[in-house]
Amino acid sequence: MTRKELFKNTLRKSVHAWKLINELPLSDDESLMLRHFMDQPGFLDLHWRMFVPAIKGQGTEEQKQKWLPLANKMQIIGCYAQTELGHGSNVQGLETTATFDPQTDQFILHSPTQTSSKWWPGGLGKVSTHAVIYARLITDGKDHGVHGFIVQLRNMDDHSPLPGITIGDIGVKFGNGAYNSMDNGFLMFDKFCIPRDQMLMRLSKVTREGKYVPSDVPRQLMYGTMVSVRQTIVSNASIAMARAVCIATRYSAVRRQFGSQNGGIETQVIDYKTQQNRLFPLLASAYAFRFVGEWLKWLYTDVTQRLEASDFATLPEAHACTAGLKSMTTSATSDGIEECRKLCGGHGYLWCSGLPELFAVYVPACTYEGDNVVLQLQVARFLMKTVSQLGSGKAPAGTTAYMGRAKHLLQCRSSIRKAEDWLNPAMVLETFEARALRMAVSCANNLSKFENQEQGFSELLADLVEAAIAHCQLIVVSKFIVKLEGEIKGKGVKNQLKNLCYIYALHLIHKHLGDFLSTNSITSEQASLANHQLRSLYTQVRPNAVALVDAFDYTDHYLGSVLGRYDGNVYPKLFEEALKDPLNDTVVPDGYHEYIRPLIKQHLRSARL
Ligand SMILES: CCCCC/C=C\C/C=C\C/C=C\CCC(=O)SCCNC(=O)CCNC(=O)[C@H](O)C(C)(C)COP(=O)(O)OP(=O)(O)OC[C@H]1O[C@@H](n2cnc3c(N)ncnc32)[C@H](O)[C@@H]1OP(=O)(O)O
Ligand SMILES: Cc1cc2nc3c(=O)[nH]c(=O)nc-3n(C[C@H](O)[C@H](O)[C@H](O)COP(=O)(O)OP(=O)(O)OC[C@H]3O[C@@H](n4cnc5c(N)ncnc54)[C@H](O)[C@@H]3O)c2cc1C
Repeated sequence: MTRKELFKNTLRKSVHAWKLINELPLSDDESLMLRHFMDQPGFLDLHWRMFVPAIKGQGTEEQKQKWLPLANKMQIIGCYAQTELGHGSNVQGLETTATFDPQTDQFILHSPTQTSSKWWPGGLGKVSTHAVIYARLITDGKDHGVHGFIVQLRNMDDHSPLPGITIGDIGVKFGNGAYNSMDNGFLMFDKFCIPRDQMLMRLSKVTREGKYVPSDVPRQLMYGTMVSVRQTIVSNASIAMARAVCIATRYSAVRRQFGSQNGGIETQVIDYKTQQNRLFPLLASAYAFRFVGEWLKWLYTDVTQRLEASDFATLPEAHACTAGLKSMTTSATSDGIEECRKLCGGHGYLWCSGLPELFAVYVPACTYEGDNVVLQLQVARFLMKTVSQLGSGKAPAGTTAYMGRAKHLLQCRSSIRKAEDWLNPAMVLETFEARALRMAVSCANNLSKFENQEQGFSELLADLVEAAIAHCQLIVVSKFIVKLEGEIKGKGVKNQLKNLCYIYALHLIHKHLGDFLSTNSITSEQASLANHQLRSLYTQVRPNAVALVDAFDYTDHYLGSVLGRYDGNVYPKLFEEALKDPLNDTVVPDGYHEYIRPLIKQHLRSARL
């Protein structure tokens, strides 16, 4: 499809989905499933996942009563317009202004520079009638920092932009279809006025007289919508990883290369240990991210309930966990999808393998909702704070509780003696805890050598990110282990999940061996025992690998991959797909008479001479 066709088709699908949600009707969970199967980014994502939650989280009761019924019936369509051309990560650096005019009781929204143009918001370019706009609040000449405002953008009769608003789509993005179904947009305000009551005023207010009244709740609650979306992105990482792994696993069982004895059949590529060493850790990651996603959902629900009761104690941890796990799982999934493409050899590069499109549509997850490095630095700040409070009498809680055992973890030596010891959950956990703590403490020690903490922090950024990743990997491993300790339905399933859990953990040790050795969390002998155990786990997973991806229950239609077909009938279908290509509509291609013929005829003439 052309961009225009793709966009229009996505509108058609979105509106049909909305019709089904209402007619059937579907529950909230079922509606999310419908989005999952629609399988295309579109304006509904931003409306439901960001616009509505931003009003719910930052609006007063009156504002919610006014705007939510309209949004819930989709009588208005909204988006989340925070990022600008000049600033995305640095939210405090946004330039759009919202200046209160006491004369008219209005805010005047203005884009003072080119870099202050809103740039990127999904659904903004062509669809949204409204947006939650983030702008610097100015009253009486004083800048109070960034706040949220509900702003109507387009005329409700003919969809034209309101006077004072310049709006459009930012252009084609990475990939062929992929994220191009979405109208990511730009927006400029030219002294555009909105009534005072359209500032989202749950967190702070501006009175009729123009007085700014901050509330006593943390200003970070303004970032709550991002926390909520980051949490869902972790579960989505599992879905995308599982999809790529399903394709690569099924195809690896179909594909044969080398190893034929006496004219017999060749070896299935899935039987090569190199293939297993690349594929099975990704299979394990798909399960691991699913379980940590379930846990994160619980954590998010818990913190939301606490916030409602004005208990803000767990907010920093919820922020660190959502930011860190969003970052870690999306980076691993993007890399994993690309690895799955390579695992499928040349055919993985064909569009009909389903992998190029999956990669193109998935990879912006490393950037949206917070650049992955920027987010790990938030985790690092949280860790440094926690380390600095060790010994103060305040026991670390939640995911940093292990730091409370700092004395032991800083000096303990791993008691792994034989390969099977690597199947002991306590030993594995302690190894990850020791590595994470030692890396965090080492960063804290290095930081303390700087007179200026901020300067030290910027000097040590790379180490800090690695310490943050180590902490996040510990969380994923520990939540997988907790899952195994709980009730798991299905005969034999627990053993399979155990294998995957240890593959996940031991492969991380292998991949980050430098961390584990340099922190003395394990010795090189213990590392080679881990590798030995890993190979044995691969052998155990091998007979069940296809069943473990079939368990994701993806239909062929959803997978959209000739290589990942359930029936394994790959080769005839590759031909079928190739013959569908418009280039094969004619035997002699368009352009032959224009370019090829004159070229070769000229060559023949000169050859005769
Ligand atoms: C199958 C279906 C698939 C569907 C897809 C699923 C979902 C997708 C749906 C929608 C997504 C699509 C598009 C994405 C939309 C977007 O991208 S919206 C824009 C997102 N933008 C960002 O994420 C920007 C990233 N930047 C930030 O978050 C912050 O600016 C920052 C980097 C965190 C820094 O903020 P700043 O105010 O400067 O904070 P500072 O570093 O000074 O910290 C102050 C304290 O505040 C704490 N903190 C920061 N953020 C939060 C938070 N979110 N919650 C709680 N607390 C927070 C921070 O830790 C500091 O605490 P101290 O105790 O003072 O240290
Ligand atoms: C597909 C897509 C959809 C989007 N949808 C929306 C939307 O609906 N609404 C919305 O408001 N926004 C949206 N965005 C914008 C998105 O949230 C931002 O692009 C994102 O937060 C990253 O910000 P940035 O572009 O400013 O990156 P930058 O911050 O400019 O990053 C550039 C580089 O600088 C590095 N960097 C930046 N700061 C630091 C630092 N402090 N320390 C070390 N390194 C640093 C980063 O790691 C990165 O490598 C979307 C983006 C994409 C790609």
